[in-house]
Amino acid sequence: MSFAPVYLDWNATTPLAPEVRDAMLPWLGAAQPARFGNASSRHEYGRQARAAIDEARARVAAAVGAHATEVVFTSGGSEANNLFLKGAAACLKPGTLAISAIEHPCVREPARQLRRAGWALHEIAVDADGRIDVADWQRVLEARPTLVSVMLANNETGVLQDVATLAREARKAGAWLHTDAVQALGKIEVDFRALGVQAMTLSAHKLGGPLGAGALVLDKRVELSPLIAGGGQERGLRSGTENVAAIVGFGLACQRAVAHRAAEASRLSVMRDGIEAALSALGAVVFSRAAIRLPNTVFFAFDAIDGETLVGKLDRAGFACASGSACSSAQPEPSHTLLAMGVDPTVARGAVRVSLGRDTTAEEVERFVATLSHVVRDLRNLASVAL
Ligand SMILES: Cc1ncc(COP(=O)(O)O)c(C=O)c1O
Repeated sequence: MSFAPVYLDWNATTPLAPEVRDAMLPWLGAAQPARFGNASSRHEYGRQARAAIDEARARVAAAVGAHATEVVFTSGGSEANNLFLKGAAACLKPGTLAISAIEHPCVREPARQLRRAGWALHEIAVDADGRIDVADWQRVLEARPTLVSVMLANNETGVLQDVATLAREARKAGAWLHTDAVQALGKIEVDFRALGVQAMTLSAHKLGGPLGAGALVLDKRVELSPLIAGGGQERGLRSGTENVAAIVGFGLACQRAVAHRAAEASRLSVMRDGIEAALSALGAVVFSRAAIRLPNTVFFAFDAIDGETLVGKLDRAGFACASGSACSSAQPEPSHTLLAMGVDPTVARGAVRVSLGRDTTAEEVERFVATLSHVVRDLRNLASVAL
């Protein structure tokens, strides 16, 4: 029998929830009655596909307190972020775009592309705990931005931003505010209306849904130019024959995640606090500890222990965690989120992220903490022998 490591990387992706998989199977032809159809076809097959998409759209909308007509299905969070930024910019004269300094690369990179196309780009500073810096935010508002994008929850630190206040102030200054809520949905309450944002990004695979499905929730007053033009699906904002199986899975995943959210949040935060207490006892620094954060995320570093090395050792000991480095280059770069928080690059190179989820048990967390203390002790011993 093969040995399955303990999965502690739920912010990277989540396993497909069994009910979600079951709902998708007929649309993959893998369960009876098998279903298929192009939702644009006018016959019964098409109508069934359309009805399945409509139901999923209503579920996604209900999960975030939006209207079904405000949900635009995409291939995931990256596409939704690109669609908002580039799509809105294409309908406006180049002006000022402000994004927080800790956004996911799928916000930062399109923002940089827009800068090359003539937009002024302001990266809003964060404080030492990873919260938007109030003074820099005021400076941004004075620069009269047209577009602002600030994530609701950070994927590395788990820090939550007060997006409702930012959206209100941005609106008064004449800007549209978009929020990337990919890491927030299913972990904290997410309400499109209460947040008062004009656009919000969601992704299915972070909440027990399939990879390759997501949505941009969009206020109808915001004009966007599509990234993909063609048959005019999704209100003309995202052409292409809909991926019915993935959309069905996404809809159900949203419904489930919201139904279990409150209970899961208290269960996970108890385990998270236990890990943090153990980390402190071992002398680790826990990033953003003073900020309001997601209940499932711990981001930490040990002095003089490289994050990649620690993650490698934990992997061999049967625990799957993430290092805080961007591995897109041969030489891993320290996390831009930590650097924006003013963390010393040598400390940032030690960063490791543990993120918990639906299947995480207290027993796994206990074993993790015990293994971590052994691994850290061994690495410290090795370092002292080398001196
Ligand atoms: C905050 C955040 N935004 C966007 C994305 C991208 O979503 P997707 O993987 O669906 O493209 C991720 C995924 O890592 C994320 O953590």
